[in-house]
Amino acid sequence: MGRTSRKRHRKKKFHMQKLKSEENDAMNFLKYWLFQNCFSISNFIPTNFPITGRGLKTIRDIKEHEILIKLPIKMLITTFTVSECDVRILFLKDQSYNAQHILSVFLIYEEHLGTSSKWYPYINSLPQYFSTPEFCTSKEKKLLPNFIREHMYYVHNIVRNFSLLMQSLQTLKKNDKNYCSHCNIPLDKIITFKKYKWAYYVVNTRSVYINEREVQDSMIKIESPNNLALAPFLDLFNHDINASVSVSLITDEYKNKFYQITTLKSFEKNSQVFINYGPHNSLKLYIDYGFFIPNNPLDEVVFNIFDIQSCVTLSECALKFIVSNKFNKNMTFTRNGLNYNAIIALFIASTTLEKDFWNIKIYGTSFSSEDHTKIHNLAIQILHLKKKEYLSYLNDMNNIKKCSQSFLNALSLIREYIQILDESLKNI
Ligand SMILES: C[S@@+](CC[C@H](N)C(=O)[O-])C[C@H]1O[C@@H](n2cnc3c(N)ncnc32)[C@H](O)[C@@H]1O
Repeated sequence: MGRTSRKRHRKKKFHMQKLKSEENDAMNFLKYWLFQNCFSISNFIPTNFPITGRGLKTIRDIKEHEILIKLPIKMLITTFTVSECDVRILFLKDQSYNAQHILSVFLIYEEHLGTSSKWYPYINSLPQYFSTPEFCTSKEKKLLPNFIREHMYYVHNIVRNFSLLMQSLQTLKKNDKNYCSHCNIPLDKIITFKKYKWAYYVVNTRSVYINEREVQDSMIKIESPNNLALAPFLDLFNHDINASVSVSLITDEYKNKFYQITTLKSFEKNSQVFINYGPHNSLKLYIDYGFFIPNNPLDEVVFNIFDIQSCVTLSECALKFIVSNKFNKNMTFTRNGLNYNAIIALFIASTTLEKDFWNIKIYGTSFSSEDHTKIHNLAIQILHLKKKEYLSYLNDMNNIKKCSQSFLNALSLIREYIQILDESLKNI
């Protein structure tokens, strides 16, 4: 190993940090509890890594196609687990619920049981804070660009889900059944919006996909797909776009079932082991998991028909052609320039050719250098417009002095989009 490489190695090691003692105790307790339940983790040490935060370090080389983890299925928390607990009274018989909601309510209830909960070692190991946009302060949320806010409310309607829960509580109250059988505290004191938000994002950021067939029937009416499960310890793996894994449910010779993850890539001793949460772009990663990875090849800056119309007057015929052929759906700037829909829409928007020639140009002969120049010029105008828009988001957002980690991530995401626009400009 050369001097520079040794230095780099030392630096890397220096940045990797042991967990704080409280967190470490929680992890040891979790490992001990899993061991008692027939699951031993000997290869991994939960560690604080720079950038990714807590993750799993391997204490030995891992070869490609090796099994990373084989968790007994009885250790997964599914809707069936919930239906067997006291908390099932919170689900009304004539109402159906989604799996994420059911698991969230379960977590709140079990968390309030403290050490009396069978799942305490797991719940005690969970993070208390998430950096998804929902965890921005209300002042910060108002400054988030619309494309983040709309996406966030569209995908995660936690206010609606929480109101369902309040309906159940009202019904229980009417029947004088709204007291916890464990501590006699009214359930509406235990289940607050703050707790619900925490539990919802535990499920959102940590649950694994499980085939619906594997979840046994329960007394609760559950909306399909019922395919979420919480997986203690296994949920400590962080995501990397270059990681590649295969997931399977296997049965051993004694008919015990396991949730197994196999890595298709190798890992060096003492490095962080990653899995892959799926082909997600940065916006999805930020909204669902509260982080993103720079230089994600799946990232693009979207523009719409109004952006085109801000730069050029579209004839009614051109507008109709673009919209009816759905070229306006998903027009983007990528790091390499324009995507296919964008090229076609900008061709239609900028050409002086008669309509009869459009299809021949698009599907037949290639564009002439004059066509390219027109597409290019219009693209640059739209790109500058988008850059101005993103810079103005940054400008407004920079007014917040002391901000949450979640808001800081939103700021970095916008900077990332500006970088994509700059790279795109070089390649259009
Ligand atoms: C399934 S958990 C992984 C374990 C988690 N880091 C912990 O401390 O418990 C998913 C969460 O880990 C974090 N995470 C995962 N991969 C990451 C990455 N590559 N960079 C930054 N944070 C990451 C995000 O907060 C995400 O919501």
